[in-house]
Parts: sequence; C-alpha cells; structure tokens
Amino acid sequence: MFSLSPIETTTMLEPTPPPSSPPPSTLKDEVDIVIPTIRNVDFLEKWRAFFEPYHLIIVQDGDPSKVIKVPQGFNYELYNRNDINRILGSKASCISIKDSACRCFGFLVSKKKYIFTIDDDCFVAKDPSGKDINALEQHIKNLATPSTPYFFNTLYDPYREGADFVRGYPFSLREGVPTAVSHGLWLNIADYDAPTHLVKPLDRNKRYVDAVMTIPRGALFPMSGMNLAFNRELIGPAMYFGLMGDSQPAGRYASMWAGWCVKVISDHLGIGVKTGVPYIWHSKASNAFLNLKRELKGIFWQEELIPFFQSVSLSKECDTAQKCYIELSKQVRDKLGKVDDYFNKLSDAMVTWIQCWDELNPPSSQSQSQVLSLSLPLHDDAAIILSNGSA
Ligand SMILES: O=c1ccn([C@@H]2O[C@H](COP(=O)(O)OP(=O)(O)O[C@H]3O[C@@H](CO)[C@H](O)[C@H]3O)[C@@H](O)[C@H]2O)c(=O)[nH]1
Ligand SMILES: [Mn+2]
Repeated sequence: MFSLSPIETTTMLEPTPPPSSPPPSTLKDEVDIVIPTIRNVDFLEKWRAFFEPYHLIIVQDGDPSKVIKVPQGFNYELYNRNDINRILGSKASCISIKDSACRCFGFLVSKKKYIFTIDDDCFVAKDPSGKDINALEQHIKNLATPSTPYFFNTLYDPYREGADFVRGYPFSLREGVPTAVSHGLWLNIADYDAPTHLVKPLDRNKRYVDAVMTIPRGALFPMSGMNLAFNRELIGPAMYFGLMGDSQPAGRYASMWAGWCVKVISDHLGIGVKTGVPYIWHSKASNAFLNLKRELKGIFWQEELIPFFQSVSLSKECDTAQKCYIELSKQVRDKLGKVDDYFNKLSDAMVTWIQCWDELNPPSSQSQSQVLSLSLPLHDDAAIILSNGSA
C-alpha cells in the first residue's frame, strides 16, 4: 500500500476577505484543483477570488530540489518527483517526467469527486461584458447537469439558463446522461499544435462563443489539459495522461491520448463529455520549434490512432472505468504494438496506472458508480445503437 505524505500541506495562513460569492461549503469539499508546474505558481494570485476556498494539488515537474513559491493563503499539497517515487515506488515509472502529463499524479492522489486542472500560464478571462469569468464555477455547472450524447440539440446545452430542447427533440431522451467531462476553451493563445503555431505565430483567439455542447456519441475530440474538469468518480481511472516527455519518443500528446481513451469509455458507459465555456486567458505559447520536435511522432501516429479509437468496442462486462481501461490497454497492445514498440510500453503503463489507482483509491473509498445501466427511456434508434455495443 502507498502512504501519502506530501512534502508540504499548508492551511489558511492569514484571514483574507472571502471571495464575493463563496462556494457552498459542500462544493468546496468536493473539488481539487490540480496544477502541473515547472516554474512558480504566482498566477494563482490572479485566481485568488475564485480558487482560495478550494484545495490545490500542485504537481512539481523537473528538479525536485527547486523550491516552488506558492502565494500565501492557499490550502495546497505539493508533490515533487521525490514524492511521486516515494508514494508509487517502482510504479512511479507510469508518471511522465518533463511533460505536463505529470498532472495525472494529482488525479491519482485526490480524494475528491471533481477535478479541475489548469496550466500555470492560464489566467482569468473576461466575457464580452467585461466580467471576470469564474471558470471553476462554470465547469461545475457543466458537470452537475446532464449531457445529451444520443441526439444533438441545435440550441446547444438545453440545461443552461435561457435554453431548452428544441422542437423535434425526442422526449424519451430529454433526461440526458451524467456528465463525466467539461472541456473548457482559451482566449488569446489557443491550444494549437506546433505546425499551426509556426505558420500562424500572430494568431490570437478573440472569439468568445457563449455555448456548451455535448460531443455526440461516437465522435472523438482533441482534448486539451489546459482548462479541463471532470467527475473523478465516473471517469477518473481513464484520465491517464500516458508516457510523455523525458526518454519518451513523443510529447505534448498527453491530453489527446487521455481524451481519446476517455471518450470511447464514456460512450461505452453511457456518460457524456461537454466542450465550450468556460474560457480562460492563455498567456503564452511555448516554443513552437521545440514543440515540433516533441510532437513529430505524434503527428504521424495520430493518423493510425484515430482509426483505432474509432473502431474500439468494449465488452458488456466492462461496467466500470477501470475495467474498460484494462480492456482498452489490451487492445492498444494488440492493435498498436505493431505501429511502434512504444505502444507496448504504453499498454503496460496503462495497467500500472490502474494498479496505482486501485491501491490509492481502494473500492471502499470509491463511490465509483458501476456503469450507468441505461435506464433511460431510450428512443428506439439509440437503443438499437446501444444494443450493438458499438462505440
Ligand atoms: O516539462 C514540463 C513543461 C510544462 N509543464 C507545465 O505544464 C503546463 C503547460 O506547459 P506550457 O504552458 O509551457 O505549454 P503549452 O504548450 O502552453 O501547454 C499546452 O501543451 C500541453 C503541454 O504538453 C499542455 O497540456 C497544454 O496546455 C504548465 O503548467 C507548465 O508549468 C510541466 O509540468 N512540465
Ligand atoms: Mn501554456
């Protein structure tokens, strides 16, 4: 068994004026904010009004002897590489080094229902009216309301204020399904790949689209870890960010890999993935030339990975995210191992990740719901799709 003892846990050091609208106490106890960092986390000062009531899990990448300065008044745990090695032992090899993928260690050690993960160069954005966007609050709203993966609502998220299901939307599908993931977006520097950044270095995203939509069942999407929230109890075991960075052939595909696994598993379990608001302000692009080197293999591999994920089918016995993930890891080895030996290693790392997950989150502590047996009054078409078990 692992023993968790982060090198630093701080409590509120000095009374600070409460944020304008403090979260309900229950909610504050249901969310961990996970931040991967290889620098300081001064950016938290800009988020204080929204983040201070919450617990932070800071995953320090790079040199563990470097002291990461955290602004006073935040309640946080900080884990560096020494902690990861101490807590996971030989299994620590599944947590990437020198890549933002290390953030998934924070998902592993959290005990909360919801995770919000954000990069340390992401700041509070303003909506078109000039109001600061409380990204965390919007993510929780997205996660707390159902998704509609089986039938697209053209007025987008029907559960948002001022919206609803449009005419022709089957009433048998209006209950929706639980939401596993809320994928937020970015103003200023969008999460582009290196080639796009290289050819469009001056591109800045100024377009604020006030919409949230469920990504339809069967559709994949390129998940970014920059501004992301999820229900840890529903899909946490599938949120592994893979083997990236140091001594790995690819980098900067961590969140995409996780997103493809999460989406096929969410489709199988009958839970939803939303994308859209909230926006954050992404302040800087990392070095596009270095990123091109890191991404190169991934750019070629993804042309083989997408057909693989589009063809994934999971057995009916897979009624939890863990079981789905283990079955998926076998398919990765069988079908992607021939693309590159890296995928055999990744398949093993997926199994190691689940072992870590189960050891740090023993079933008694997990209120992970078994697959949501689709008790929905399903429309015939959707029922037919489901009975084929096709993703
Ligand atoms: O070796 C590293 C490098 C970075 N980090 C931390 O990860 C995030 C993202 O880093 P950064 O903002 O420098 O890179 P971006 O290109 O803007 O990030 C996007 O690409 C993905 C990188 O793989 C990332 O998920 C996307 O958001 C920061 O918090 C860095 O401090 C790290 O931990 N280790
Ligand atoms: Mn960034």
